[in-house]
Amino acid sequence: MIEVKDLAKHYKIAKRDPGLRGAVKSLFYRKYETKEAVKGISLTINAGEMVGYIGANGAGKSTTIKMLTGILTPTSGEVKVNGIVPYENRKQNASHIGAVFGQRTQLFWDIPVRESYELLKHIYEIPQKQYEETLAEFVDVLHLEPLLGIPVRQLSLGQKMRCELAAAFLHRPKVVYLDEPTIGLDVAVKVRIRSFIKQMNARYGTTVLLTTHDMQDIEEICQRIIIIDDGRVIYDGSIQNIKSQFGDKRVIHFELENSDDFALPQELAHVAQLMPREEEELHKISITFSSRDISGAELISIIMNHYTVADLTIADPKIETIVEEIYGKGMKKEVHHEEVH
Ligand SMILES: Nc1ncnc2c1ncn2[C@@H]1O[C@H](COP(=O)(O)OP(=O)(O)OP(=O)(O)O)[C@@H](O)[C@H]1O
Repeated sequence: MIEVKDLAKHYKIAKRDPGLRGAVKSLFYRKYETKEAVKGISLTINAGEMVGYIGANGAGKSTTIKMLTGILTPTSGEVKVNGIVPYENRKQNASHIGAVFGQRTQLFWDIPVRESYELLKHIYEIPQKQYEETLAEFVDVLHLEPLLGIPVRQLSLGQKMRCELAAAFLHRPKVVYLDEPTIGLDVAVKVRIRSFIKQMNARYGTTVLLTTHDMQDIEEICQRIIIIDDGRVIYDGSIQNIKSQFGDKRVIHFELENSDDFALPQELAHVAQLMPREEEELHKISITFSSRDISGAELISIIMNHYTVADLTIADPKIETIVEEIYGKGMKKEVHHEEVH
């Protein structure tokens, strides 16, 4: 469905010397600098997959998505979406893709939402019956009824995003690109949006490429994630795999009885770390360790040999922690691939 090979995008940025002199100088001749935003990305996404495309700020996510949607022309490499080269056949490409770009709207600002949908119906030449059925379904799942008569500019962020999503899926596109669809929304709206996306995928087999900084979105929607860093793919595989590959960090929280002066026992000195404690709750301690170095059971037994433990909880590794670690660590130069098909 989506085939990308050695894709690169270099931006040419005009450079100017500082001050008035620089401004005047730049009128006569310009210096340019090249920013390599995407440095040779290859990936294949099959029909019906829901893939999380993640990376730190500035990693090159939006630039990739802009090339997939045909907004930007690559500097080099190949892109094919449903057999079409997006930037060469923008119109044809548009008929089978949908997109939501975080803060931007594709709805018409000053007219009621329902009329925006009517316009999209004409633009995409959606048959009347299909349009009515699809809209009725979306109104139901996304609770749009009270919003249909209101102009977009009067909607709250969450209301607007629900309307945006409906617009992106209205013509039953084969592929939908979602760039930060839940940014700034409250939990209830996030839940509704996630469930809508999953429903669309189950019902119409829509392929979804999702960019988000919200790892909960990823865990709930995607089976596969692609992590990019500095314009390159550094991981492509299942969430399960990343957890087992990198998620060996564990945390155990202990509540000690009558003990405010905890010190990490000697046996644990090289395999575990004590996390900073709250001044007023010194009896509550959290210890992090890697399951490669020591098992949770061993660690607990060592602590219990030295202290009286009133309570303990073992925390699961969170995908947030793992991904943060991957962004932050020197993993950047390594490529971790896993076969998922
Ligand atoms: N139009 C542009 N001209 C010049 N440089 C750009 C342009 N757009 C993006 N860049 C640069 O390219 C790099 C990648 O940007 P991009 O927007 O693709 O990142 P991103 O992964 O989507 O980040 P974020 O999570 O912040 O949205 C950044 O260093 C950015 O400053």
